[in-house]
Amino acid sequence: MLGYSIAIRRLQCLVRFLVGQNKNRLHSTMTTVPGIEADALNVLRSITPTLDLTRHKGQAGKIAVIGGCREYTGAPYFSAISALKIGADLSHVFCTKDAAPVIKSYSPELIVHPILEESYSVRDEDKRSISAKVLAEVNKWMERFDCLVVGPGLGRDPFLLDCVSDIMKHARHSNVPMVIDGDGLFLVTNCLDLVSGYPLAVLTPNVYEYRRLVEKVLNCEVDSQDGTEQLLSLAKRVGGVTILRKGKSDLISDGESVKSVSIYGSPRRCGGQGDVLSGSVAVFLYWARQRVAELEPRSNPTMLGGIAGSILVRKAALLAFENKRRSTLTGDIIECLGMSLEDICPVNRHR
Ligand SMILES: NC(=O)C1=CN([C@@H]2O[C@H](COP(=O)(O)OP(=O)(O)OC[C@H]3O[C@@H](n4cnc5c(N)ncnc54)[C@H](O)[C@@H]3O)[C@@H](O)[C@H]2O)[C@@H](O)CC1
Ligand SMILES: Nc1ncnc2c1ncn2[C@@H]1O[C@H](COP(=O)(O)OP(=O)(O)OP(=O)(O)O)[C@@H](O)[C@H]1O
Ligand SMILES: [Mg+2]
Repeated sequence: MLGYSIAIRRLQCLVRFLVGQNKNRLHSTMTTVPGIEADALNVLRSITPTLDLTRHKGQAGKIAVIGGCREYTGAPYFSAISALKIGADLSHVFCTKDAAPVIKSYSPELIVHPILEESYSVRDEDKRSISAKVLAEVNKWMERFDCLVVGPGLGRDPFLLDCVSDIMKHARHSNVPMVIDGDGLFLVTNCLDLVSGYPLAVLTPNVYEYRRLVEKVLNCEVDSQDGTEQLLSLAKRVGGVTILRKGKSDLISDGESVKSVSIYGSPRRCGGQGDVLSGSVAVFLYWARQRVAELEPRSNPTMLGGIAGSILVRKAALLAFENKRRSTLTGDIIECLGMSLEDICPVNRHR
């Protein structure tokens, strides 16, 4: 009886797998944007490092997420754990004191620094010294990081955002790449100088964040007809930062070119998927920077990182959806990151 039910379950799995394969094919042929569709699978393969026994801890990437406050503890966790699941060696989170024990309790894999402060816990006369202390704490680590992710679950407290502005200025001074998402985009939209002209910045706006950026920078409404031209102008106007506009197709531009990633994807729009993307882009951006000198033709590593992060998260979302359907949640997508990467780029067999 037991053997019979195991056989039935295996058969069901096989059928689901075959249907899934077929759907993957459908997704990859039906929805591509002609002309600007990125060769995303090959981009991902070309920048993903091989695994071998000569490498030591840290070489595959050290990522830091600046985010996590009283309201939001899920977002920084999703971003930081995604970086690890893709292949980074170390993932840090710099968050408020309230958020830290919660984030630590989700995972022992993350290194959590409870250093940020919100206005409610700081007296006016202490603000200057506390912000200097926050900056000093992050700076102790700054040189070690290969990429920062600024914004997942950061909140919008004015004192906290002032401290984060200082952190961003120092990251920029140290040439540390930054992926900016969520409340980080709220900060940057109100203070464009933080990223303007910094080629190592990647902004990852969703539909509302993109609208706010367009209104602020281009002083007009989002062009629903020719999205690519407008994205190109936006990235150019912000001084050549890379912008990954999330949507039915992801569009990525550094002001010089626009690429789209349309294949894969899932119809579930549960919260947190953008956080997964931010952690993923951070890792791929670092990997792209390491490989870029060997690649022909030479490409902008922030574009390559955006394209690779986009396709991987879309594939993981599709895989999770095939299994969980309407109940698909962000945690399910994170569980599919490793398998999706292995499907596209099997360990040590991709070059
Ligand atoms: N589990 C978690 O802790 C999560 C926290 N998140 C964090 O939550 C913070 C806020 O990000 P959100 O994306 O939720 O931002 P918002 O609070 O701006 O948007 C929340 C939702 O409100 C609606 N909305 C926003 N602007 C609108 C407009 N102009 N017109 C109509 N509807 C509008 C949209 O449905 C939007 O998805 C960020 O720090 C983000 O990282 C999210 O990443 C989701 C998951
Ligand atoms: N209509 C869509 N069809 C397919 N995939 C989509 C669609 N919209 C967004 N995505 C994908 O979902 C992921 C997250 O994008 P989304 O716009 O949901 O981010 P977000 O709103 O910032 O999420 P979060 O809840 O984490 O803040 C991206 O990888 C993007 O490619
Ligand atoms: Mg978001």
